[in-house]
Amino acid sequence: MTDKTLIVSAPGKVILHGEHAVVHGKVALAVSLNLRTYLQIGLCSNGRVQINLPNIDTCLSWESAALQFLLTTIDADVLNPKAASQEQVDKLRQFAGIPDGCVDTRSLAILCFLYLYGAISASSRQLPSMEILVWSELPTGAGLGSSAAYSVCLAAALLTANESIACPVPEENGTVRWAEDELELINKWAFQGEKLIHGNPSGVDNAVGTWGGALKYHAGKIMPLNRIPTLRILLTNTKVPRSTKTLVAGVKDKLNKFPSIIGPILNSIDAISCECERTLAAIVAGDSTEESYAVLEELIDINQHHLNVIGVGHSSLDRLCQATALHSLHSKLTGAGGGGCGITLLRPGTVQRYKTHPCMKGTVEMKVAVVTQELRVQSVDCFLCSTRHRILGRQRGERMEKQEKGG
Ligand SMILES: Nc1ncnc2c1ncn2[C@@H]1O[C@H](COP(=O)(O)OP(=O)(O)O)[C@@H](O)[C@H]1O
Ligand SMILES: C[C@@](O)(CCOP(=O)(O)O)CC(=O)O
Ligand SMILES: [Mg+2]
Repeated sequence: MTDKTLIVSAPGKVILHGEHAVVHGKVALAVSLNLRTYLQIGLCSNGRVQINLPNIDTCLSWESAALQFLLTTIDADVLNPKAASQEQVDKLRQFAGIPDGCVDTRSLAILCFLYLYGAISASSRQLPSMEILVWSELPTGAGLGSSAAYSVCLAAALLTANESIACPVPEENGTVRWAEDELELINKWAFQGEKLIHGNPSGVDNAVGTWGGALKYHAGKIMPLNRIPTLRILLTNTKVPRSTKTLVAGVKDKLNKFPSIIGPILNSIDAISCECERTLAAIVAGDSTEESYAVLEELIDINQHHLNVIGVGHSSLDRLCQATALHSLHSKLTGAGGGGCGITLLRPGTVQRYKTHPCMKGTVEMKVAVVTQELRVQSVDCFLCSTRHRILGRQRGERMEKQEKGG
């Protein structure tokens, strides 16, 4: 891509069920969001490498010569992505001046970039001079997969820059997408990036970031979810900061400490994901929608309790659950928890359902408006999403995409 500027983008995600359990080999169901991360990459000839990350107030620039150590430190094969070894991470940390155990936003973003840049360049034994700009519509560290969207964009841009993946197929709407085997390579490198940010990711987030749409993820297997109705979801960002890496490590510690107590809870979360998948398919098949929605709501409640038990709840999320329960709405955390975002399922509009709430009689929209207003008093952000129009991918614009500019 000499003399060209390339813009790539990848979507965030919402996990319906299975967060944390998926790290331990259980099933998760996830859908892509129409909030995206964008990356612009330009190759240059000034002998420098610059990365500008305005969302996290970070802009760093190095002489390419100063980065030569990457080629001696990382001997990766671009077609066979592998994880950074502890020794490599230590060298990257030392170079970037990141103390051991530091999991702040900038440190993780820079480690991820340095490893992907070094590893993807290692096969060609050349460190290209480039300027990278990454910006995102996703809140950082809020459970919507911003780390995966960042890793997917970096992997796609760096692989394209060193011509490890070929020119993608143009589509009618002006965007272009990579071939399936190239998406697989992007996904594998993005997974290595996620490892640096999450420590021990399941791979579900980078899979959604790469392919978009709704999917079932189980032990590394990615299965598209075709039988899923249009779900309306209220997304609430509690704005309480947290780190996925710390929360994932906390669950692992609990599981190691109490295997016979935490293990069955993870099995139960697995069963919830499977039951949810069956119920979604029943709604698509037109089977007793009212009953099916009642099942979906109960599954949300049970899972939220489980997530509290495994230690990833937060009082801000409890407040969300309580505030929405007052209106017979059901909420759970999404993503790593500990703050971040929660989801509230909204039933399709039926006036009948609100007869039990005299003050709430009326349309769903009224009820949602009231709930949203009440939640906003708690200084949270609320967004209305739908699995067809705003979460679900499979529309071309929702998938990992690329636009070439210039030359
Ligand atoms: N736009 C961005 N610019 C730079 N780094 C980002 C960006 N988005 C995400 N990241 C990286 O991802 C990390 C957040 O990941 P994580 O804790 O997994 O939360 P989530 O994936 O839920 O947003 C940040 O600390 C940062 O290192
Ligand atoms: C907790 C987990 O299941 C999801 C984390 O998502 P997020 O980083 O909070 O968006 C971890 C993982 O699957 O890698
Ligand atoms: Mg993440």
